[in-house]
Amino acid sequence: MTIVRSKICGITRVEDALAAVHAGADAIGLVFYPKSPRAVSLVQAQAIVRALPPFVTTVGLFVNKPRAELNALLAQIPLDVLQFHGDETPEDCSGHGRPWFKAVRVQAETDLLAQMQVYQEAQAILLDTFVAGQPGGTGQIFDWSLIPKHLPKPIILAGGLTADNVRQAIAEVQPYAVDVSGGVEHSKGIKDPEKMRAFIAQVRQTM
Ligand SMILES: O=C(O)c1ccccc1NCC(=O)[C@H](O)[C@H](O)COP(=O)(O)O
Repeated sequence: MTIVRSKICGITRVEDALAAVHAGADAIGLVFYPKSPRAVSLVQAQAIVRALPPFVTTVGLFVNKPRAELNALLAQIPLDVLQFHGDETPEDCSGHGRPWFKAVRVQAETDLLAQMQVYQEAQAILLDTFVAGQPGGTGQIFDWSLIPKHLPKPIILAGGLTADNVRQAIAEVQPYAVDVSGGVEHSKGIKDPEKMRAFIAQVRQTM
């Protein structure tokens, strides 16, 4: 039996974080990208992290944040993992004293094996949908057949997942984990407890 883990990204409110955990999320994502409709302030993020019970991984999401700003933020909030969604080099992602994921936005010409070589220090690679000008949170799926089998690193599958398509996605891609944002919202940045519950129930039915 393979367990597929779930991360709910773009949490902006304590009540949504607790509902995500209640639904069975393994990790929650906090978007520290000011241009996102799901961006959190440091104060919001601190309140969310403080409210969480044990054994829930907190992932901070960044898009090309200058190193000094990132380090200043990390000194004030105990995030477990960093997720880089911009044009960060492996050097930009490293040296923060935490494991990190690199998001790769997949399109036909993406050489995923080469990307895994470039980001070989990443704990996992998050595969998301390529939409020009949008670093993430697109709500769109991509062509999962572009993902080679037996990649050398754990894959976190993202991009347009919902309770209706996540089982098929898991069957086709066999990821380590799935990541969802828009598919469990009722408006941008506001999560829907029932959609989160339904999503994670579908993930668990694939076990
Ligand atoms: O959510 C955003 O607004 C966002 C902005 C910039 C970079 C990344 C962003 N979100 C990342 C995620 O929430 C997910 O990891 C992923 O993109 C899946 O989102 P969705 O397609 O909405 O499920």
